Amino acid sequence: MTSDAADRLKSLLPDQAVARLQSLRLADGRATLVLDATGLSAPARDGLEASVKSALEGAPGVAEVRVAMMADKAVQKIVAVGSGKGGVGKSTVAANLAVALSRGGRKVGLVDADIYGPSQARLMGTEGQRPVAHDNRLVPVASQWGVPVLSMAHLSQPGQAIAWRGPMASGALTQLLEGHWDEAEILVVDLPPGTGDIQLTMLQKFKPAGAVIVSTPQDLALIDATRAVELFEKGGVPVIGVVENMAGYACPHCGEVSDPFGAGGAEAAARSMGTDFLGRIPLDIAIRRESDAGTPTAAGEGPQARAFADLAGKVMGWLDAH
Ligand SMILES: Nc1ncnc2c1ncn2[C@@H]1O[C@H](COP(=O)(O)OP(=O)(O)OP(=O)(O)O)[C@@H](O)[C@H]1O
Repeated sequence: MTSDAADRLKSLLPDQAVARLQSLRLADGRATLVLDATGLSAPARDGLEASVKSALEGAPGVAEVRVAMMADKAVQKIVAVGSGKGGVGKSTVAANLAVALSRGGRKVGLVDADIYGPSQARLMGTEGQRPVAHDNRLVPVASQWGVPVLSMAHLSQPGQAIAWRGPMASGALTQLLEGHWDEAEILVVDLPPGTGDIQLTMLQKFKPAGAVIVSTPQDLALIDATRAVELFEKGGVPVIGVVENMAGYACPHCGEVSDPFGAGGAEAAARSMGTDFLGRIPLDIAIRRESDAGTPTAAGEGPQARAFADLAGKVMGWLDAH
């Protein structure tokens, strides 16, 4: 196509289309336009397309008009899942949050940054699978639950202890986070417990959109959770809220939840820290059994799956608003 022909067609377009024009080709009577649709609602896109078609259809030399809208490239949001201390169920919550977000219609990836004690391969039922590298970047391992995952457990031999030193650990974290995650709108990152090197690398290098802090109801765990909240806030990462895990005991026979450690501690602690309370997940033997079997509770039905769905709903609401 001569530039004259292009200019002639361009001069027929409405201003709004010219402003968004990426390319315009005319070949064999077919005009093909690519437009940048960033920020447009679906009706606005339809309106733009219709205005381009009506402007060019019937123009000399044009038998057909094709309009392609460039998909908006969604900004990927990282949700870090942290805890002040180990063993509070942070990995369990991270896996189930990822699955519940995916059931909520989001494209989700899961990174196991707990490189000292990786457990996501087991939780997601992807043990024994090895990620391949493409262009020097790791390709996430697909799981049955619609959430691809990358964990150091996929790269090391089962049972092999990994004695990472600081810089190596940060390098490993970087490899996992710089995998092929282009498809994921939300990347859930399961951090190691506490406030060490990995957490700092995560804050400085990958800037999570927000953090979810997992705590058990006991006072000591809540004091540690307060430290985790402070770490994120000092690092400029907003805390989405606190999840209380192993909150009360769900009777395996009748499902009734009782509160051997009292109730409401985490909610009160979250309030005193000025953060939101995201809900309670009871101590339920089924959660433990399903986690060990690699079938996340959030992928099933029942009250605990609904508890994870509620958590995911709050996280989605927060992400959409921020
Ligand atoms: N709500 C729950 N009900 C029953 N068991 C649970 C619950 N949450 C976690 N668990 C179990 O508690 C154990 C510790 O959970 P998990 O590994 O998720 O904790 P963590 O905080 O990630 O620990 P770590 O510090 O080792 O990374 C696991 O055996 C898990 O199955």
